[in-house]
Amino acid sequence: MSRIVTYSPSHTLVPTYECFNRCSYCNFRRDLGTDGWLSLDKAKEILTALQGSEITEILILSGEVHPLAANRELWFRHIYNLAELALNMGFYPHTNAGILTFAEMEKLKNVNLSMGIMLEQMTVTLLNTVHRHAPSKVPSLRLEQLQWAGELGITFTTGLLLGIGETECDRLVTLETIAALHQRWGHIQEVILQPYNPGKREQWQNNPFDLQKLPALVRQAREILPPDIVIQIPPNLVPDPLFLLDCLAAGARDLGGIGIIDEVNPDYLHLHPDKLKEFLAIYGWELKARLPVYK
Ligand SMILES: O=c1nc2n(C[C@H](O)[C@H](O)[C@H](O)CO)c3cc(O)ccc3cc-2c(=O)[nH]1
Ligand SMILES: C[C@H]1O[C@@H](n2cnc3c(N)ncnc32)[C@H](O)[C@@H]1O
Ligand code: MET
Ligand code: SF4
Repeated sequence: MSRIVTYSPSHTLVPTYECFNRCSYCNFRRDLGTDGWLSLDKAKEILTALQGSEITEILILSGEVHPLAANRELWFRHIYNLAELALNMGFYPHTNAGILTFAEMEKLKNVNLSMGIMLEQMTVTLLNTVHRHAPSKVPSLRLEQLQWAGELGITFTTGLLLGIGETECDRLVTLETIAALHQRWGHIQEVILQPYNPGKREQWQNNPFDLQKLPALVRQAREILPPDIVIQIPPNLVPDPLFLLDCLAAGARDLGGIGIIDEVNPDYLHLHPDKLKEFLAIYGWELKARLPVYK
């Protein structure tokens, strides 16, 4: 019998690429005032074209507006409206819009199946390097988001960004932090182990995370995280399929949202799920579609 690995057939809507943070590894962000917002009409057009396709999840992934900026409320309302539109058109929205207030999170919960934010890494040392100009990446703030999601009972995705200047020990601390949160609230459904990959637009232009290290990290994560948390690996960021197989052997069981374009890493294309399915089947893995919540 073959073992099962899942993915979510998804399409990403980007409310805005404009972001007040400047994470130096980011290929997604645009400067404030240079890009504008996705209109509801345009979103409706995109979603209409997706109706009847295999896509079930709409990932709403956004650049961020400063919490005290005059247009913060408009920005939030726009994200809410996009999620509500997707839901009303028969899709399952999953929003990751960075740091939200408790009240914003509580509202968004009504129009999302699940939500998420990457913890990235818990170490504060990154505030002097890649996160120097990214107030949203203060570890205690992100931790608080995960705590609020727990209090609100929101099914949640989080994860580690790997290879941004953290040590091996930092990675374990971040995993232990997630494990502790889940022990308290039981709301973390998946943890993404996301290898940093350089792209064309970013400032940083560093070396990619050493993929040789990924299977061992998956194994450590499997030991640290409670058994009901699924480990997710984005297959387009693991270009050598043999490493992907090693990650599955080490305990990863999900390949995340797969769509036409990975908005975060547009330079790294996804294989078509059918192709991925064929490849994995050769090695005894059955690739199965899932929804943004597993159950
Ligand atoms: O295609 C992507 N999906 C990303 N997803 C979506 C993920 O792959 C799954 O589709 C959802 O978590 C639903 O299970 C994220 C979700 C989060 O909550 C937080 C971060 C990410 C990051 C990515 C990403 O970089 N690319
Ligand atoms: C949405 C998530 O995408 C991740 N992210 C941002 N930039 C990159 C990159 N160059 N490579 C891989 N992941 C990245 C961060 O972890 C963010 O939280
Ligand atoms: N800005 C959000 C974050 O970093 C989500 C999109 S990142 C490309 O958490
Ligand atoms: S990673 Fe997210 S928070 Fe950082 S600059 Fe990019 S869009 Fe903004």
